[in-house]
Amino acid sequence: MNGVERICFIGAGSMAEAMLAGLLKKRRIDADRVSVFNRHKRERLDKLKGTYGVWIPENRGRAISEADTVILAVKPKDVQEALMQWRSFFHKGQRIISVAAGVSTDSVEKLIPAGIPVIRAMPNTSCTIGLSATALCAGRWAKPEDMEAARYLFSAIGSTVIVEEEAMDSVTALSGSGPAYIYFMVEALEQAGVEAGLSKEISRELTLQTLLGAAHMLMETREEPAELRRRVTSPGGTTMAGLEELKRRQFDEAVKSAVLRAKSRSRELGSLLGQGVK
Ligand SMILES: NC(=O)C1=CN([C@@H]2O[C@H](COP(=O)(O)OP(=O)(O)OC[C@H]3O[C@@H](n4cnc5c(N)ncnc54)[C@H](OP(=O)(O)O)[C@@H]3O)[C@@H](O)[C@H]2O)C=CC1
Ligand SMILES: O=C(O)[C@@H]1CCC=N1
Repeated sequence: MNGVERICFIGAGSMAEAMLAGLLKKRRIDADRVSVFNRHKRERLDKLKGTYGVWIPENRGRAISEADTVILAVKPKDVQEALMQWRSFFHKGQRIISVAAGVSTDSVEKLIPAGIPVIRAMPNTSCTIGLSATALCAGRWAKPEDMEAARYLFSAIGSTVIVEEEAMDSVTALSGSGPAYIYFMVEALEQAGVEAGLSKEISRELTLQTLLGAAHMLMETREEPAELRRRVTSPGGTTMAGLEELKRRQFDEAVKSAVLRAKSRSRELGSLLGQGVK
């Protein structure tokens, strides 16, 4: 018994779709047991219903109260409004999983009736294909079985780790936002290949396979990235020349700054909750 029989998504954006696509693909739940709604965009709901067969409830309050697991997938700035709007339908027999960046379990708990288990989760969009890296942390009312239920769901769509809440802003900056950093790197590599004289198609194919191969090397050998890098880098060779250029332009510093800035933005998003600031 995993305790997940009915899921209600509040929010129908890219994260909700990525999660429900992954959960349905892995058959963790049947589509007719998943309800999804948003604020305004009816055509978006029709599209999700057409693609996945999920239930678009007419009575949203009922969909919330009938769910054992409510996934809050609205933007951080909309969390307060959404919780105030739907709070009367929440009850202690269910759990709320919030994926909102920067929003603490404490902030969520303060906006809903006392005693309802809250879990904060930070997946990433790779959950669409079952390859998210998700971190979970428990709010004050979340029991071990609630964490088990959350793990049951998120383990279907990638790997899971349980962390203390104070780590969640760092997690958000690293693995929540992380796919975008990698895609940016891929864009840059692809473009560089074109500027070096390759066709766009060949450049993309070589870039993607290089990324895939490097990721598998890291995962399968579990060797240090620095050691794997060393093996590519022949003394006086091409890689050394390329890496010197990346170092000269402080590539590692740029990556560090990106993660630290994203972390502080996660904190800002949490602290702006309820202040009407976007
Ligand atoms: N995108 C990502 O990679 C990741 C995102 N997250 C988090 O996931 C959350 C959602 O992000 P994302 O999917 O990108 O955002 P989107 O803007 O794509 O989706 C937000 C959804 O919330 C709905 N919504 C807003 N207010 C309400 C309300 N009061 N009641 C019901 N639905 C409401 C919107 O409806 P409508 O369109 O009708 O206004 C929309 O469907 C964010 O908090 C983000 O921090 C976490 C990890 C990764
Ligand atoms: O950019 C954002 O705020 C969200 C959270 C992590 C990934 N996307």
